[in-house]
Amino acid sequence: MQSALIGTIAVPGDKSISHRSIMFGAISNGETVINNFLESADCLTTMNAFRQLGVKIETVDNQVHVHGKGIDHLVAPSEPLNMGNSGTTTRLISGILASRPFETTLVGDASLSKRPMQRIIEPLTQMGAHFQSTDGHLPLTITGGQLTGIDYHMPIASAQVKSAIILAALSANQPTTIVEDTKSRDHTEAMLAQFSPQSITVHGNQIIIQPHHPLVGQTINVPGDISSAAFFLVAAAIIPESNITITNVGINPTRTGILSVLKRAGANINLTNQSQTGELSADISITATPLKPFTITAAEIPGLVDEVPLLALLAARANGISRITGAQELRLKESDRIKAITTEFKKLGIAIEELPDGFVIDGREPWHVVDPHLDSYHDHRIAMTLKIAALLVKTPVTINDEECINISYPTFNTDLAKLRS
Ligand SMILES: O=C(O)C1=C[C@@H](OP(=O)(O)O)[C@@H](O)[C@H](O)C1
Ligand SMILES: C=C(OP(=O)(O)O)C(=O)O
Repeated sequence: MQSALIGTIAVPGDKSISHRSIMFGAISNGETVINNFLESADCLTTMNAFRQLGVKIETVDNQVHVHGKGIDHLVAPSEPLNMGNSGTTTRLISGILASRPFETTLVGDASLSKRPMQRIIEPLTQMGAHFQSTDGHLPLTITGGQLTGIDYHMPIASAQVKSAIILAALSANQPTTIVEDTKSRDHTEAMLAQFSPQSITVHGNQIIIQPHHPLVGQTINVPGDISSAAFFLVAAAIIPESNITITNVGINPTRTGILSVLKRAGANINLTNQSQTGELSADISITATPLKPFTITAAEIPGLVDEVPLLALLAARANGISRITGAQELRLKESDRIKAITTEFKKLGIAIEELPDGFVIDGREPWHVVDPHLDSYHDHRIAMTLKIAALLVKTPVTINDEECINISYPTFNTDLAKLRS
């Protein structure tokens, strides 16, 4: 059984903001300098794709320099662009390619090739782009065209779909309006407002994009990724006597659902040193306390979508029955995360019941290892959640393909080791 987690660490840069900083840099005029860029497999996929589209991008002294010449200077790639495992790269780059006067084919790994792309094909086709795909899946061939602005009511809460439309809308012949029922992460809107304030207005859940204003290169300071910090926040909440601080974590309000749930569960959390050198960030401290059960429903899911596996783990240590619903999008991520968590938690003897859109978990049941061979499903967030869960069992367990952690958090194991007393 793990002893308490103690100490202070910084987690690497935010994945969503790192992807977007390369993309905005690539379609702007002038140099964009990125501090604290996340060098994980997914963000390197974005960097390589824009190099293949003719953009000069170099890393000098830990800073990434993107030499943008404007969207019109992107060139047709000489071979298909490999999107690897990255849904964010695939969906956002499609928005940029939708207006380019050439053909591009996007390919990806086995997991990405199963993920739905119809959600971007549909609005981008409405705007005037042409797509060829097998049943809405990769490989996807995009032929860009002259785009028209649209009024789009988002049928699902998805920052990736919203961002694809925003990026396409910058090259349309008239303004585009997007309305969301539930607000998803708004890093694209924030970054566009920095690169080109005239291009965007936001009123609550309505976004209006005005096309053809210039985008000018910027300096981007990427805060630590709250979705990476979340692994240690939950670990410290559930491992008795833990007391940790994670510095410089991004606390954009569209991403902090995890903090609200931790507080509801009775965790002792404090935010200090708030700063805004880019997006809002803070140091987050947490100490272990007895935990109460909690409920999460659909409206809260977009603000914590990548943290749901971890919140299932939190529930498995809370003193009662917790319910998470409205999370059906999790079945469409790198793996079916609802099935993956249910199956693997049962191997640890956790009292978890699978729902079509979430779980019911009784944290009062003692855990007992039924099967020590855990499966990551090649999904980074499942692998890291299971690594944290494994800290709480005495029997040694194995997790297959732990290396998939490199997709979002290559230094996860060294950061965890720093907190182990
Ligand atoms: O826009 C983004 O950077 C992301 C949006 C979310 O996906 P959806 O847009 O599919 O909800 C999230 O799960 C993903 O990890 C990153
Ligand atoms: C879903 C995720 O990423 P993406 O959609 O970019 O593959 C994730 O990081 O959990």
